[in-house]
This record gives sequence, structure tokens and C-alpha cells, in this order.
Amino acid sequence: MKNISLNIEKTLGFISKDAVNAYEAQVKAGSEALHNGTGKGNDFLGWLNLPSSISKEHLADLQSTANVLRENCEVVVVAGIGGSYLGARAVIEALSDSFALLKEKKDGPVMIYAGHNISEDYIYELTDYLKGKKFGVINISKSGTTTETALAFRLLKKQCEDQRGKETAKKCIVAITDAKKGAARVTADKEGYKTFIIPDNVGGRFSVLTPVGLLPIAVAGFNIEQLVAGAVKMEEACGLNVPFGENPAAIYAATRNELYKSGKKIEILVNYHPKLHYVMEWWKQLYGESEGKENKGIFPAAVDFSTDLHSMGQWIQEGERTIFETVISIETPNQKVVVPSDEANLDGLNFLAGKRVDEVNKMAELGTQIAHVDGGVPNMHISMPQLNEYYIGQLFYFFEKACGISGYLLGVNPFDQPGVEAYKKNMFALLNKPGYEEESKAIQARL
Ligand SMILES: O=P(O)(O)OC[C@H]1O[C@](O)(CO)[C@@H](O)[C@@H]1O
Repeated sequence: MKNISLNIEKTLGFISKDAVNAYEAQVKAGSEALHNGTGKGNDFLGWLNLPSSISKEHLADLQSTANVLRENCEVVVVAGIGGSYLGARAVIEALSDSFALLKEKKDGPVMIYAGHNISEDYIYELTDYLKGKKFGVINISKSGTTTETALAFRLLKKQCEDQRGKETAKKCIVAITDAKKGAARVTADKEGYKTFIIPDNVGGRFSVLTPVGLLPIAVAGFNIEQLVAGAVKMEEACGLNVPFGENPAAIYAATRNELYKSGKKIEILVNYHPKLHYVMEWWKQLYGESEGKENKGIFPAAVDFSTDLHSMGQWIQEGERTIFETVISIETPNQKVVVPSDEANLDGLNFLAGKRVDEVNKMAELGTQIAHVDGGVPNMHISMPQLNEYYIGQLFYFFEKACGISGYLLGVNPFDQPGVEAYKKNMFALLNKPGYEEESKAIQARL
């Protein structure tokens, strides 16, 4: 079976191959720091050997819990924010039929999301949609105290109990949280929910291969064994002893850092299949929270092409030359559609007749790559043989490993996120949360 592969050829007019290769020693030091646990944030390295340490029994436990939800729920709400929902959503949206929600016949529960915003309209519309429905909830929060998620869960728990009764609700609510602390743990223990633990040493954005990602993905009907198998494959392919030139995580980390050093401050992740939209969102959190600190770090952005070629395409082609692109390309689509011939040919598209739509998409991709490189945008290319669980598993681990190395190359702690506390502190002060009296006074004086 093939692996995902990385091609950096189209960055080499902007940075030299020698400059990339010159990172070899630094990358080795970074990888060793990860594997030996001697670098910054070394109490959050549980993700590193996670794929190969997932047991069959654990997967079976997840699958049987997923089956209970599948059997008892027509809708399952995944409540979580950031790393506590993006990985699951990334896989579920990438692998689901784009119109699954509109189809009468469903293969499993409808998967929807909550706890990732504080919009009153969203919460109203969600709870309204759930009225009269047999729904369940997967409540995901590592800290167990995240306001967005806790607020949504408070409403969903009540609605589930009111609609389905306490006993059924108990069967249809699952908590994924810390082993001991946090409000989500306290509630789950008190109510007797089935729970899964997020290991202490796995941060939210690295948690997709824990129950955080695996349970919702299994509930949606996707193959978590294959997802893990793909990640295991990349754990090997990006391992400590794999030579620099053959290690995709090492090369990606080195190339993006060299591009950054040369003035390319923004990395745009690109897809040509909108189903990958949430894979990009997952990646944005992974790199944004890991690297954006100490007044440095590449800004991770993302676009869906060719859609965004008709909006952001102008900026990318001719705006400030501080960007580079990383394209995720799917070699073979899962479906086949051929462009039909038309006798009148009023739209002038007969030159495409007989071709697969993917051939047109691939020429859009190639044409864009050439145009953007000509326009001063270095281009990295990640090739994914197919869109399935196995290759998404590979992609996840590849990006995680590269992120750890890249953060160390940049000289930051890739495993903390102190900056996200600032808004929370102000919000609590403004809402007069008990314990924030001093902050409340201080912030009121500034208004
Ligand atoms: O799982 P939790 O603790 O609710 O956190 C959710 C998200 O919030 C953050 O802690 C940022 O506030 C992320 O790092 C994390 O993925």
C-alpha cells in the first residue's frame, strides 16, 4: 500500500535545497528531544507513540459504546471546542456524503456539533431541531470547564433527560474528559455516564486518536481501526531513525521553517475537495496554538479551491509576497463522473466531453500551482492516494509529528497555549464570575 507523500520541488526556486538539508542536525535534535522527552512541554508527549500503543480492547470498547449510540439515537450531538471536536468533525465531514444530511435514508445517526460557539441563535436552533428527536450527546472537554462546551452541555443534558427520561439519557450520554478533575468528570460520575479518559499527557489539539476523535468517528460509522492503522504507518515513516531525506515530517518541518526565515510568514493550506474543509480547520488549530507564541510563528491559513480561487485567488496571486502554500491533493477520487457531450455545445464545453471531472480539477490544480509559483508563492504538495480513514490517519500523524519538530526548530514550546487564557479572563471578569472580583473591577474601570 502507498503512503501519503510530500514534494517540496516547487519551493526550491525560493529557498535552496542545501538550506533545507542544513536543518538535518537541528531536526535530529528536535526529534530526539521529542522521543527522549527532554524538550519544552515534555509532559505533553503522549501523542508521540499513541497510534502504536492503542490496544484492540480499547478500540473494541469504543466501538461497542459507539454501537449503543448508533442503536439508540437518530441524532448524536458532539459537544466540544477546538481539539475536543475538530478532529472528529474533520474525519466525519471528509468521509461523509456531502448531502448526507439532506438524504431521507440514513446509514446511522445524524452527527451535529455544539459547544464550539456561544451564539444564542445557534443554540436555539439546535435545541429546536432536537425537539422530539431521539438524540444522544458526546460531551468532550479535557479540562471539563470550558465555558462554550459546558454551557451547551447544560442545555443538552436537560433536554435529553426531559425528552427521553433519565435512564435512557444515561445510556445516550457519554463523557470524554479528564480521569479525575473538572465539572464534566464530576457530572459524569454523579449521573453514571459511560466515560472515556483523555490522557493527561495528550493536549487537546493532539487528541484526535484518543476517544476524543475515535468515539464520534465510530458513531458516525467510520472505521477507527483503519484510521489508527494509517497513523501507525506514519509513526513508522516519521520515526526517529528514519533518515532526514526520507522522513516527510522532518522535511516538512525544515522547509516551512526555512520559508519562514526567508520572509514567508503565512502558510496557506489548500484543498481541491471541499470535504477536507475541517481537516484544514484541525490543522489550523494544531499549528496556530503550537507555534504562535513569543511574538513569532507562521500564521496558518486555509482555502478551499477552486471555490476560493474566485475570491482569495487574487490576493494569493498578486498580494504581499509573504505567503507559501501547502496543497493537499487526492490522487483518485472515490466517485466517478464523466462530462457528457452536448450536441448544441452552447456552453462550449465539448472539449471536455468524455473526461472525468477530476481531470478538470487536476488541471485546475496544476495550472494554479504554476501560476502561483510564477507569482512568487512557494508551493509544497502533499499527495494522498485516496480519501479514506487509512490515509487521513497518516495525514494526522504526519502533521502532528512535523508540528512537534517544527515548534522546536522555532524555539517555542509547541505543547502549551498560554495566549488563549487572555480572552477567557476578560470574559469571566466582565460576567462577574465568582473569584474574578479584582479583575472585574479593573476591567470595568477601562470601559
Ligand atoms: O477540551 P477542553 O479543555 O474543553 O479545551 C478545548 C480547547 O480549548 C483550548 O484549551 C483553548 O482554550 C484548546 O487548547 C482546546 O483544544
